[in-house]
Amino acid sequence: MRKPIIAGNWKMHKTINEAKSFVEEIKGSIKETDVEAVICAPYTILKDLKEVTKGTNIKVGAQNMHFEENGAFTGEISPLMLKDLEIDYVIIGHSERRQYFNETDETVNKKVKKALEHSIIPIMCVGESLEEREAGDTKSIVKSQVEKGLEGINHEDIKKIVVAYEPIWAIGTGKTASSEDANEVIAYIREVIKNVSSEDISEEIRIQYGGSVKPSNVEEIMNQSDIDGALVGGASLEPKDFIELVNF
Ligand SMILES: O=C[C@H](O)COP(=O)(O)O
Repeated sequence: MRKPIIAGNWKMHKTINEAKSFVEEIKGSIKETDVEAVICAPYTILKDLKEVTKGTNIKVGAQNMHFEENGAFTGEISPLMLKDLEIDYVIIGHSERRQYFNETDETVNKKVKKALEHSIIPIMCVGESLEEREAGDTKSIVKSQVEKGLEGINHEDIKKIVVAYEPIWAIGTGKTASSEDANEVIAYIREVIKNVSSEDISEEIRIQYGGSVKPSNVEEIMNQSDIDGALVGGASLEPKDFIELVNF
């Protein structure tokens, strides 16, 4: 049985005080369920978020990290630094990082390996652009991203990873892939994972959908057979919405 995981990606939003009041507001309202709730926040907030979420079932994630442990990489944050703060998750290869910060499948692969080495769970993002979808290339794009992202990772480690399928055209646009469409691509991703590892691992690994998920559509999305969670941008910024998402 795969444990559902609802992760908020705050992107470049919120100050420390805003993050603290957010947690204050949601903490009593997250049901004690089997759903894992995660907030992926900017680096500057992580330490405080860890403190204010202590004793709750809310986990904390970063939105990126470098694949080296230290070195001359001005402006970067290493896995050791995230480990210092006992960060649970890290988003790797979000489409915004691929698009604006030259993230490639190769750097994604290095980062996923490094996160696993330091026991930080990577949320590895894949997904096609609108042009790629319209050209009928969705499956070949996600296949290649998944295969390259997982290259050289042993099977036992693969099952710890969370994969997030985020069609780029659905991010922040209000357009959601239909839940059936999203489920079909996610079932296909499971098939790709089976081919690079084993059937058991592909059944165990958790795969999220991301792209304009909100309280009004989360239940339908989560009811799909192969979708185990959601990676939520905009709607994760409002305490009321976040509570509804996690208590779907
Ligand atoms: O990481 C989250 C995704 O980019 C989705 O963002 P969104 O929910 O604002 O569409």
